[in-house]
Amino acid sequence: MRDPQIGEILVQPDDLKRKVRDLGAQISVDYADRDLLMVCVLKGAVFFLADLMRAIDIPCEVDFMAVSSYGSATDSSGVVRILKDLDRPIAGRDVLIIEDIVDSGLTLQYLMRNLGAREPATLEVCALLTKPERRKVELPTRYVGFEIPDTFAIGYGLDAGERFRNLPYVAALADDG
Ligand SMILES: O=P(O)(O)OC[C@H]1O[C@H](OP(=O)(O)OP(=O)(O)O)[C@H](O)[C@@H]1O
Ligand code: HPA
Ligand SMILES: [Mg+2]
Repeated sequence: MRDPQIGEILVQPDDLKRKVRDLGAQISVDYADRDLLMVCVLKGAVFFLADLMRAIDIPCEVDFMAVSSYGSATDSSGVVRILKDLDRPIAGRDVLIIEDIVDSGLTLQYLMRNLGAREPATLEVCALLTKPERRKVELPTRYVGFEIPDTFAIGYGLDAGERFRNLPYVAALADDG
């Protein structure tokens, strides 16, 4: 039986696969002859990154950064903390931030400022999901997979209290609202 906390499915596995393939193809064209470094924002974006990287057919590297603003809550605390920084400098590199979701935009705002100060050659964002109705700050997001409604989402990396990251689809958290 399906966990009662798993609500309506928002994005099916086949649609995730198709979108990841298309994004990978587009990034491969846009970053041909560049120095692509993907910065994956732990933990949620790991699942998206792992699939996306395998859909990219140009040389690329990855580094990881862990930030947290949600903890076990379903509302952003508004205070973003670095839990793990990048291993290597990014000056002069073509940095693409990989996010699972842009919700309030506060995490991304912090990352753009923090990474921008390290003088990369370019700094862009690829987010699988966006929740425009909840946005507190607007940020340029070059690649976006899907718009989802104003509901707390779980699955394909997204957690509620660290659970549900392993779902192969994106769903609404049933108890929300
Ligand atoms: O646009 P915002 O309102 O800032 O929300 C988006 C951020 O929140 C989530 O991370 P979280 O802090 O839950 O960490 P996690 O990826 O480890 O779950 C998500 O993965 C994004 O990084
Ligand atoms: O809808 C969401 N689900 C899981 N994590 C999140 N972090 C920001 N928004 C969300
Ligand atoms: Mg989370």
